[in-house]
Amino acid sequence: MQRSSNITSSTSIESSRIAQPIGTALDRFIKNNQDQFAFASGELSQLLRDIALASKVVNREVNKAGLIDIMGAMGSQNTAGDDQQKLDVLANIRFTRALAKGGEVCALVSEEAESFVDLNNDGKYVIAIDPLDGSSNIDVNVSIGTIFSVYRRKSPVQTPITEDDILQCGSEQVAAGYVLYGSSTMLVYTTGHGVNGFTYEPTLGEYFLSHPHLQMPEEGKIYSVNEGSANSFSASVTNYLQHCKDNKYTARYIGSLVADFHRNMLKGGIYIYPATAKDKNGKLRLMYECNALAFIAEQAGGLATDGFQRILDIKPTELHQRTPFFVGSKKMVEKAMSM
Ligand SMILES: O=P(O)(O)OC[C@H]1O[C@](O)(COP(=O)(O)O)[C@@H](O)[C@@H]1O
Ligand SMILES: [Mg+2]
Ligand SMILES: [Mg+2]
Repeated sequence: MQRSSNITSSTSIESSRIAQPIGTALDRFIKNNQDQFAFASGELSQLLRDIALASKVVNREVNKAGLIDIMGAMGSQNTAGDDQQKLDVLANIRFTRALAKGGEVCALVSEEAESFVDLNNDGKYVIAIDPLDGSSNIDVNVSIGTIFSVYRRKSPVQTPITEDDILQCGSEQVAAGYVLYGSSTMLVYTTGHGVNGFTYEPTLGEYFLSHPHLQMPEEGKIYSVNEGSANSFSASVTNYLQHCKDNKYTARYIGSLVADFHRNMLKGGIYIYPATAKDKNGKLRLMYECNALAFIAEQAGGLATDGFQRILDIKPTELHQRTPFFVGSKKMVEKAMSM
């Protein structure tokens, strides 16, 4: 990585116009901040509510995964060649159904579907989603998640979906977020006006504001990388990891991208999934894993690159394309870039 770290986050962070007290219900928060949406006609608000609703159903399944027959593999593979877990498929059905019923989404790009799915022809939004992130951790009761990106369609409603509607740069996201099914369940999202986190209260069946205006510490001491493939890391990634060890940073790797990202956002840290001999472009998918987390990272004061350029500037050419991913605290990503 010869290029110096001249990557900056170009978004001016304008936090939610109306400061909302901790404990504000998600519905009220969305309503009170609706005017910050570019097209404040309630559709994006409804879409966010539809995602929240589907996540509550998935959360219920996740919480009792050991008791009901949703553990284990489905016996099928997704486009990436990964063995689909039953919960991957179930989560995909739940989100697809909720977004189809909601009526706001015209097309859905999902990790679990080879091509995009047409939903509502008069929908104005396109969604890219990783319905269940961290599949290898489902059966071992470790935190898993859901990741989503929201784009505005380019073609007029009631006309066929075009490639331009689907293959949009991450910088064109109008909203992005993730759900973390962990010791508690959280929904974290941005609409370009800062990042807010909501914790799910299962007895009331509602999300409440628990982490307003999330800011990622500029510097941290945690690095997250699967060193199992370290033999095929580039010299610069290897040098950066040595820098982390020389400085006695803490290695933390859950193996669920959402969970590793969330921890690093709260505590300060860097997550790296570089190119390896096995995965020349890394493992993670640009459209439904990296773009959403890159938007959130930048909105929280962090950075996200592929080692050379800002993730949000990458123009996708394929639905399931992969990219190396360096995301986290600003100074740590800059350091990794400068190696
Ligand atoms: O096992 P590896 O190679 O470290 O990969 C772990 C990474 O793969 C993922 O599980 C990929 O996501 P999916 O589970 O949605 O396919 C990430 O959550 C995680 O960070
Ligand atoms: Mg994933
Ligand atoms: Mg997944």
